[in-house]
Amino acid sequence: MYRSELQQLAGLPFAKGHATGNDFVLLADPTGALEITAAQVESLCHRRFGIGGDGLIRAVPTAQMSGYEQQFNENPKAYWFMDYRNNDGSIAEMCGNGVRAFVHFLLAEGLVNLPVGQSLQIGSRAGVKEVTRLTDGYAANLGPWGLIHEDQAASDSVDSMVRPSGWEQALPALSITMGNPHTVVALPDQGMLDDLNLFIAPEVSPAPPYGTNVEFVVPAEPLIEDGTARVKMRVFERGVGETLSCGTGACAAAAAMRYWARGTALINNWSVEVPGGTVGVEFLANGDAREDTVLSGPAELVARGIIGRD
Ligand SMILES: N[C@H](CCC[C@H](N)C(=O)O)C(=O)O
Repeated sequence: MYRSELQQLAGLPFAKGHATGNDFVLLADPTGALEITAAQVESLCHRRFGIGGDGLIRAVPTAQMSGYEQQFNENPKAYWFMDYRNNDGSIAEMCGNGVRAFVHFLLAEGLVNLPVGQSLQIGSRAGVKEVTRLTDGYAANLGPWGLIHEDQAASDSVDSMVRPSGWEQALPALSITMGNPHTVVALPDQGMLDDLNLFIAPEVSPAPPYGTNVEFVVPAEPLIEDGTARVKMRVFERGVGETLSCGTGACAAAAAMRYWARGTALINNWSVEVPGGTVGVEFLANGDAREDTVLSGPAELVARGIIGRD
């Protein structure tokens, strides 16, 4: 494995980029001709035998994205589609860091023109997202967060238990959707967060039918600064393992902390510190109960190359 998959893609240009250390192999597919298999993704993203990445992102016209053409018919501004894959080759509905790196890639490739302060729409498996170019990064409106088990809305707002590797005790968690599934555990202090062994997947019960990304979050000191709530997070990503950052995970962690504190004055601006940097999460009250969630932070390309040069 690996070598033959890479040879199948020989000659294909790629870029390598990241957003707060969540890194991706990025491919432009302007005619929608590329059929990237799970094995090819795994080979490209392999940290030793391939280029390396937490995931692979293919830029393809939404009109050519099989099964999602309707998204373009309904939103003709969403010309480009972010085809996101985890590094094990599995598909994820959304990638918050990825969509920011994706727009940066489209700009760098000259595939879009996006002056600072302007926004563009991107097709994705979780629907059309709007990304705004900032002076120092991008803000992606990922749409509304939601409780995966709506029946938990009124009760103790715990719907699963998470047992980190090496722990006897399981911890209460809340399942949040950002288009992709997340399970959030609040820990009391930084020491417990630092000591977590995330080389091995935490056990989640009941086992989520489509897997889940597990976030562990603690309040920063002080929790509130200039009207912004500050938390620190580590994540074990579905289909990847521990990553340095997870954008949808940061949104889910902030949403869970905000939900647990729902009896007090709701904070709309959050800062989430992850091992790879810090991202902003803002909740936009859009009139109904499910506020949109805007993820902001840097994104950059670090290299370009050609696959499979023997
Ligand atoms: N790193 C991504 C999330 C990928 C989620 C993926 N691991 C899944 O299976 O949902 C982010 O920045 O949102």
